[in-house]
Amino acid sequence: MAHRVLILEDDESLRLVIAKALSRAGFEVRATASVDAALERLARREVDVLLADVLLGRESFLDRLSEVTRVRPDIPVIIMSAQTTARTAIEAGKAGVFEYLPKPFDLNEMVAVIKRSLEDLGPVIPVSPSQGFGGLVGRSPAMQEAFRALGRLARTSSPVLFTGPDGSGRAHSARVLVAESGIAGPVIEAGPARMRREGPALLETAAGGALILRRAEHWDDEIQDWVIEALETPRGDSPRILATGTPDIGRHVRPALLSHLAIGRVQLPPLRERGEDRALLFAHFLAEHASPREMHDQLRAFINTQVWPGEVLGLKRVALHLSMQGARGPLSIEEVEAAIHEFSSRDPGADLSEAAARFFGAALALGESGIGEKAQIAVDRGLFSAALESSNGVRQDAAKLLGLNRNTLTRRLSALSADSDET
Ligand SMILES: Nc1ncnc2c1ncn2[C@@H]1O[C@H](COP(=O)(O)OP(=O)(O)OP(=O)(O)O)[C@@H](O)[C@H]1O
Repeated sequence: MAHRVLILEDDESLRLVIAKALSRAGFEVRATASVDAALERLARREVDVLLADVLLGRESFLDRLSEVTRVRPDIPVIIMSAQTTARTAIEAGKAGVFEYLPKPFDLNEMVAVIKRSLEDLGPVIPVSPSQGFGGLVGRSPAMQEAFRALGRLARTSSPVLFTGPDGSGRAHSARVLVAESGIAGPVIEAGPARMRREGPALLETAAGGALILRRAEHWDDEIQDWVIEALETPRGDSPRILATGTPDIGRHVRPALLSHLAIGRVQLPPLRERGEDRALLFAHFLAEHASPREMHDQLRAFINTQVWPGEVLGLKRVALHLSMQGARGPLSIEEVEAAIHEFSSRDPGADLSEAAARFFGAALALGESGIGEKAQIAVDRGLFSAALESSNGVRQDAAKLLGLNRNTLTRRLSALSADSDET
C-alpha cells in the first residue's frame, strides 16, 4: 500500500510541482491550501505524512501546529519555509516536527526526507511474513495500518484509544504497545466493574506504569469524571492511559473524554475486513499450543471465507479446541466446520427460545396456571445473576449491562426475592 502524503501549501503552482514529484516517487498525494481542511483529513486518518508550508496567506502554520499534534500525535510533520528565521527552526524542533526543509529545496531531497520520516516513525517491518508490530499476527492492509499507528504511538506517551468489535484484539494490542514502549512500572488492567470499585486509586496503583482501561462504552458518569480529570491534569508519575471500546464509543462517552482519550487512536478492523489474516491467526493459535495438525490450502481458503462470530477470540477458541483433541495429521474442513458450529455459531437466543418452549410445554402438560409470569421470573433470575456476576455484584454496573436503571433493577430483584420467600 502506497504511503499517503498531504501537502498543505497555498501557492498553487508549487503545490502542483510537489504533488507531481511525490506521485512519481510512488506516494498517494492529497493537497490543500487550508489548515482546517488539512485537520479534517488528519482526523479522518486519510494520510500518513504531512508536508506543510509555514506561511499560508497571513496565517502561520506554526500557530496551528499544536492542533495537528493533538489530532494526530503519531504523524510525521515536515515543514517547508522560505524564512530561515530562528523562530521557524526552534519552534519546529520544539513541537516534534520531523524535519525542516528550507525553501527552495531540491525535490529529490524532499522525497528522501519523506521516506526517512516514514521509516523512522513507524512503518513496521514485519518480523515474519505473517507478523507485524510486537508479534501481532496479520498482514492485511487494514492491520498494516494498525501496526503503523502502534509503531508511532510506541514512541510517544500519549493516551491511546483502541476501537474495534468485541474480541478483535483491542486489549491484546494495548498490552503489546505497553511492552514495546518500554514502560518499566506496573501495568494494571481494569474493566468497568473494577474502575467503579477502585476509582481514581487505580492511578496510584499504576503510578509510573500503564493503565489499560477496558470497555469504555460501559463507563458510567462517575468513572468518566475521574478519567477525564486524570487525562486533563497528569502528574509526573501518572500512568500512561490506554483504553478500549467499540467503534460507536462516541455515543456512550462525553466528548471531553473522547477528545482526550483518542489523542492516539488504533482501529482494529473486524475479521471480515482482514482477508487472509483469518487463516494466519488460526495457524498461529494452533502453533501456540504446539498442535501437530496441518492446514492444507483448501482449509486455509475455507477459514478465510468464514464469518467468525466473536472475532479473533471466537476463532482462537475454535483453534484451541481443535488443538486439544489429541488427533494428528491434516485438519479437515469438516472438523473445523463442526468446531465452529459448537463454539461460535451457536445462537444463545435460539437456546433460550428452546428452553422457554420446553418450560411452557411441561407446565401446560401439568395444567399449571400463571405460566407467563413464572417464565418471566425464571428469565429474570438468570439474567440478573449473570449480570451481577459479570459486574462483581455492583448493581449500578449490572443495571447498565441490562439496559435498566438501577432503581428498576433493585425493584425487580426484591420482587424476585419476595417470590422465592413465598415458594
Ligand atoms: N493480531 C493478533 N495476534 C495474535 N493474537 C491476537 C491478535 N488479536 C487478538 N489476539 C488474541 O485474541 C484474544 C482476544 O483479544 P482481546 O482480549 O484483546 O479482545 P478485545 O475484546 O478486543 O479486548 P477487550 O478485552 O478490551 O474487550 C486475545 O487473547 C489475544 O490472544
